[in-house]
Amino acid sequence: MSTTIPTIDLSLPRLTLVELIRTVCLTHGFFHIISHQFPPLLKQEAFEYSKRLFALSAAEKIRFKMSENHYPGYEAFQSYSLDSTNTTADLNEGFGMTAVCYDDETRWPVETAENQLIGFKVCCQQYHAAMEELSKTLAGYIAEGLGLEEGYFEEYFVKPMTQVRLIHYFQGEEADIVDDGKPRIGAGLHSDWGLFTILSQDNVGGLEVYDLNSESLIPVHPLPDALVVNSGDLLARLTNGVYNSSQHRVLAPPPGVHRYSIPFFCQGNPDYLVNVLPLSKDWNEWVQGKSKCKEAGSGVRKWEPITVSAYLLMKFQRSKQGGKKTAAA
Ligand SMILES: O=C(O)CCC(=O)C(=O)O
Ligand SMILES: [Fe+2]
Repeated sequence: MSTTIPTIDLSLPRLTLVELIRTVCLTHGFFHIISHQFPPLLKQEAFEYSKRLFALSAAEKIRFKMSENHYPGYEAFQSYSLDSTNTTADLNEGFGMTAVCYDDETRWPVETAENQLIGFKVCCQQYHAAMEELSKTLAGYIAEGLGLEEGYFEEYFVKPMTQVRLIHYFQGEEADIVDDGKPRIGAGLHSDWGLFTILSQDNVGGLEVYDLNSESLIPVHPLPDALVVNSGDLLARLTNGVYNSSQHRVLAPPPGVHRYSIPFFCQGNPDYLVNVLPLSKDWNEWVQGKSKCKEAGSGVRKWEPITVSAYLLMKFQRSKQGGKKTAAA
């Protein structure tokens, strides 16, 4: 039984990588990647800006609060719960942005020497662009693992709706912390909506993923220089549920400790039709007996085709009904 997620070295031979990635997609779809192309200094810089951004006073942060649930903008502490069954809101605050929001002058913090945010927006834009490049590389491995051409997802990446979110987890003001013996939740149990997510996390820990083999939550221990990748709902839909859309959550750090993370959500072209892929006979044979999904190879369709934008809108509306207000997961 695995006690944590696998680490996949992207410098391994391509065929090995493709095989490793597709195998992990059948169980929980979570893996670390190392030897990736993402610049380490850019990651470090983004975390430094994120700390300075969240260190601003509440009154300053509210000035660039997101409007009408549209990124870019600040999402206040405890403004939603990713698990609609939770009675308390998630213990985090965030700042979200989409691939198309950099021309928008509003809802970005004013960058001054005093708040040490000069260069913040440029850093976010570079981070976003570098993640988008990496996500195309990963999509190529995933496509090949499905028996398709490396460039199969090219259309998905035309004007994609990718998102980056800076997140700051903490328990809140000391006076507000109640110890009822229950785990404090930084982000409630959920799956992400896109093809997959690429996450940078600091060294605090708290991320957990539901593993289908052991039927339990397993920790995603921080690994320096690694990025965490997890499969999302659209990948599950494209494979008729054979690839798992990972359920995961974040435990809040202990009182007085602060955790920072930066997920990149690989949400594609709004008009891209999400339908069961033309999967080869070889692939269908390969999954037989390996997948936990009863529809695997049976030809029984689990979901009707839907465009990326319609799917995201549906999830967003449902999440609002359930009390979850973010477009992120
Ligand atoms: O912060 C993390 O480690 C994960 C965040 C997450 O799952 C999300 O925002 O969808
Ligand atoms: Fe998530």
